[in-house]
Amino acid sequence: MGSSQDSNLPPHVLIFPLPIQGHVNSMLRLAELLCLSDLDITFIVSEFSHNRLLKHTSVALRFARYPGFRFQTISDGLPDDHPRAGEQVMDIMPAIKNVTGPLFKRMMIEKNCFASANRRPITCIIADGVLSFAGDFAEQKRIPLVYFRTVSACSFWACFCMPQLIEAGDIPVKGEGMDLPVKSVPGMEGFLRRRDLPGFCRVNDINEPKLQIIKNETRQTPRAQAAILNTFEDLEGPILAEIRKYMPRLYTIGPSHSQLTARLEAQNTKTSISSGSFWEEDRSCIEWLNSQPPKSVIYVSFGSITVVTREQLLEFWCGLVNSGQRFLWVMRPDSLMGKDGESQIPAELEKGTKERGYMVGWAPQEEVLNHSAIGGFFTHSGWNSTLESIVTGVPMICWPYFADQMINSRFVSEVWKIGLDMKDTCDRIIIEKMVRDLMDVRKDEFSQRADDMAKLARKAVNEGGSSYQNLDALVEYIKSMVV
Ligand SMILES: O=c1ccn([C@@H]2O[C@H](COP(=O)(O)OP(=O)(O)O[C@H]3O[C@H](CO)[C@@H](O)[C@H](O)[C@H]3O)[C@@H](O)[C@H]2O)c(=O)[nH]1
Ligand SMILES: C[C@H]1CC[C@@H]2C(C(=O)O)=CO[C@@H](O)[C@@H]21
Repeated sequence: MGSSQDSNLPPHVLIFPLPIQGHVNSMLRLAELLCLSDLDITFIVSEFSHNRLLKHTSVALRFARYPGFRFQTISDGLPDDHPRAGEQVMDIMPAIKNVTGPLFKRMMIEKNCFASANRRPITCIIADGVLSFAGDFAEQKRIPLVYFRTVSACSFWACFCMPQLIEAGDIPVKGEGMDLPVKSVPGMEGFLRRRDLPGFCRVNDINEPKLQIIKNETRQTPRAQAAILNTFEDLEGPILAEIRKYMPRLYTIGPSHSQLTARLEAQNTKTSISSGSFWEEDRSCIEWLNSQPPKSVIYVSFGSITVVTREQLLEFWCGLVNSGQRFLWVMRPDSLMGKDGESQIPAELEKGTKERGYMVGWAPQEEVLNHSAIGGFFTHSGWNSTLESIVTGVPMICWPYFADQMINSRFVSEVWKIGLDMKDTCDRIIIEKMVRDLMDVRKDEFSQRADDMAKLARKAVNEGGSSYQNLDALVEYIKSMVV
């Protein structure tokens, strides 16, 4: 057995995501990609998230083939029965700073930065870009620091420009003026409106915590030695060029799920999709899809945080049924606000759903989007969902709920032109029309552009592509930082 001083031991990377679904599965993929390069990984995750992963995925089996991988759990600072959904998800930000931050510091000191007989002490911290306390610790202990912000480059960049947005009076975003053009985010002057700014800008007062927290977390990113984004050059090139003026060492490695699949296939490793789901995947929907015609089904899913009111649910339902299109709808068990006072579901909705629809509580989404029966995606524009849709060439209708989703949906509709943006409305007539447009009337134009973008995404993650090369360069950089 070697000693932790053994110069033959690989670098030891600590990966620390914000412990919510969209961040954990994104950073688990990064962890697996680094494991493929034989780096040692300690992955810190909240007890809550770890329990969900163990319960609903084969994560233990997935990582058992990488002897250098370890999980380390920590509290996320929230009580077990906290919903961690809807707007309340923002509670995790102060909780993690005030509770998890000090616990993390103590844990690192007590465990000698996870050194053991055959593992170096941590040689590099890759922290979620919104966990500045991990950056504080890295600086104090002189451990190299890399930030991974799991959202789009466009959202990161808009958040980075928050001081200029405040200065220009574009924030606070409220009431009238939502359609005014925004000129203070370089690279987005031609198409950005106030309503497209990340949801954190929707405050009454610039001192509101959600705005201040995101502004401060984002502005401290350049203190890291490097940054990682789950995007690709052909998708967000002009915005990446703006970011690189502040953070020249910026590695774009996305779409990371697709890069992971490509690398596992290249190694001839048997790949089932690497799920990081916090809910039980209902695979019966794949059987249902198997019996539907090609590109005939619109997949409807709003991710892991969105909650809807009963009125909104009814609007979606009526719009979908009245569109006459087939649909597969994910309705998470915790996604309906205020379950009391069950209202009667109109009989024609039940009938339309039985004829053309299928509902599940949680789907194997990557597999669903890859299915030949899927022709469109009605999405909340979470960044993982957006990338998963792009890779499979599936056009989108965007109904953003909060955060980065507001700007992602604008890029989908106005920049990449691979879908429609339905932000800030929830009306059955609009839903019906947009579903018909996407799936039928304007199907060919959206499909063509989505196919073109899918080709670029796949090129990026395959050997020789920009994201493929950037991941290799990141691994080399991590190796070069070992002292
Ligand atoms: O039935 C489902 C629904 C979703 N997913 C997966 O869950 C993930 C959802 O991620 P994302 O689309 O990014 O949405 P959120 O869960 O809402 O993610 C949070 O984290 C993202 C990454 O930072 C942000 O972009 C979002 O705005 C934020 O809400 C994706 O990988 C999906 O494939 C499933 O496997 N089955
Ligand atoms: C709960 C939110 C706080 C920050 C995260 C985020 C980001 O910009 O990094 C966007 O939405 C959510 O994923 C997170």
